[in-house]
Amino acid sequence: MGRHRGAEPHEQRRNRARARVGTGAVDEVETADDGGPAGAADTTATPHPNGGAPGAARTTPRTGPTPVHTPERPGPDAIASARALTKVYGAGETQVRALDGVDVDLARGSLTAVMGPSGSGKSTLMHCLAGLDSPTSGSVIVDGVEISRMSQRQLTKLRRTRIGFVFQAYNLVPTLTAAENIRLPLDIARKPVDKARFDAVVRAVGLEDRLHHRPSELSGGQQQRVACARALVAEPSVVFADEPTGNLDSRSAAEVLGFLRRSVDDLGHSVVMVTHEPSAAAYAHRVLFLADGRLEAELLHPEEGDILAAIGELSAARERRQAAPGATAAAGDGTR
Ligand SMILES: Nc1ncnc2c1ncn2[C@@H]1O[C@H](COP(=O)(O)OP(=O)(O)OP(=O)(O)O)[C@@H](O)[C@H]1O
Repeated sequence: MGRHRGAEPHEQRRNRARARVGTGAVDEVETADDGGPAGAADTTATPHPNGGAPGAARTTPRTGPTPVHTPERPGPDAIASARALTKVYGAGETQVRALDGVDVDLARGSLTAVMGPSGSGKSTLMHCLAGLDSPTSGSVIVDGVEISRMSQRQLTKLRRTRIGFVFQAYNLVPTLTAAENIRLPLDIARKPVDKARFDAVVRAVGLEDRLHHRPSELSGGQQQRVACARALVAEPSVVFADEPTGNLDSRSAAEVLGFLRRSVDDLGHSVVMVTHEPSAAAYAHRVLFLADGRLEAELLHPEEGDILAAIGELSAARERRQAAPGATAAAGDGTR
């Protein structure tokens, strides 16, 4: 069990949390330490929904990476879209073109994974799509609303009301219980808690018997499931998850990824996840590959083996391009 925290009144704890959260973006919440586990993991690991269990024979032909074709205008099925999205950091010799004209539609009701070498622009893309960073040029549309020219105040409201976040560091408020952490975005937005909705999300993440525990009394996987429930309880238009399993062991990672996939398949959510792990990306309906700030290719419903093969193929093609006469230096460092 975790540390005893004394008898601080609930309202006082919650008010302190509100003060820390400030603008309401969940990423601004104080980070909890990853305390000791409180009992064994309590949900069953979900196998990769796209198939491909280790050692199992393949039942479908292997699919290779294909170019991404994006229509000129986003259609009604897109929950988030970018057109000619460009983000340049710095100036002069130190200038970095983190995104270099990205055109993409992310489908509503779908789990999309974004992969690519280190420095390829994954986090920048996610931050621009989520209204956490503003593009240098180009447009971003979230759930039908153009956000790229919004003021900071409008973006804060958008993040509070329409977007859910899950980060590698669980970012739970250590003084609040799991239930209080899950309700926090609603409390901050002064929205009532829909009990049926709250119960459904808690059931889906398998945290019914952990609701009164504080983060230090939960395992890393349980803490991340609290973070997932917190991201989903307010029914956001879209959830952005940045390396959500980066701190987790493989079993806890499978639980969190299984939940994210079920939140799409069973609860109808839209999730965009940045990951380095082919095993994590294999939970997605679609995997996008970025390189040097550009969208390189995609895979639909891939197994882990398809993703590994695609990474190899894309990286070999990149090396050939870079070795070709007249090739220019890449924006990313390409170390992964
Ligand atoms: N605030 C910043 N100032 C200057 N350069 C930045 C900034 N943020 C990102 N970059 C640069 O932009 C490029 C893309 O970075 P980004 O973090 O989006 O890549 P990534 O694919 O998410 O990398 P990783 O997998 O290592 O997290 C990199 O070259 C990075 O150094």
